[in-house]
Amino acid sequence: MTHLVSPSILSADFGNLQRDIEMLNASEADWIHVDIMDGVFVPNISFGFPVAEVAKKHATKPLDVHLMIVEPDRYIKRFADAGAYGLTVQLEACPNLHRTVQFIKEAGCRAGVAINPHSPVALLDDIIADLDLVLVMSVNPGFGGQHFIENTYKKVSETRDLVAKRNSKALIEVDGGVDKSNAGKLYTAGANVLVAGSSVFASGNPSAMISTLKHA
Ligand SMILES: O=C(CO)[C@H](O)[C@H](O)COP(=O)(O)O
Repeated sequence: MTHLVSPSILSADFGNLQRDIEMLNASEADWIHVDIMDGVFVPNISFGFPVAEVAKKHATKPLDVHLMIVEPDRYIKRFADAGAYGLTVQLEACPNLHRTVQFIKEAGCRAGVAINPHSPVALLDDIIADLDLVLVMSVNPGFGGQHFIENTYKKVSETRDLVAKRNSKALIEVDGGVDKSNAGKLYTAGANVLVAGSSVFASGNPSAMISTLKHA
């Protein structure tokens, strides 16, 4: 089973973003997670095209870009041009999700769909075969440093079952409050990719924490 770690630069030091990205380049991180928040879909604003472009300039790892925004179709091409490897949209923000997923693929990116803590996994039934990634949110999106929601384990194993049932190739990613206390259990439940911000950047030794999460 693939175990990937995608550290979230939401918790990086923006006075030293290049240094933090170079640390991630040298670490066992597989991807670099970039959170885009619009202040409408979520009650916070973060990053934009310039930050994605700076991240791309310095990163040697693929950029795993999560769009917590309304009307993502309007910006898919620009984030693809800014260097996104994967683009993940929120199911709750996409009334025409199938079309949005096709737009992401046409833009040359891997297509992901995120579901909020209240959204049932069953809503992915008719789209999961088209996806490269499902992101199970383990906090309500909008902020780093929140507490992990325990119901996530059940949702991850339901997603694993749905992936198998629909013969999907989608990876299962978890984001929010991920740390060394829940990483192993998440992998056991079926997660392949862990996103972690606070637990990595506040650990005192981010590189070692990335290894701990990867081998949990
Ligand atoms: O963006 C988030 C929520 O919207 C995430 O929680 C963030 O990517 C990771 O932060 P942390 O590990 O501190 O929960």
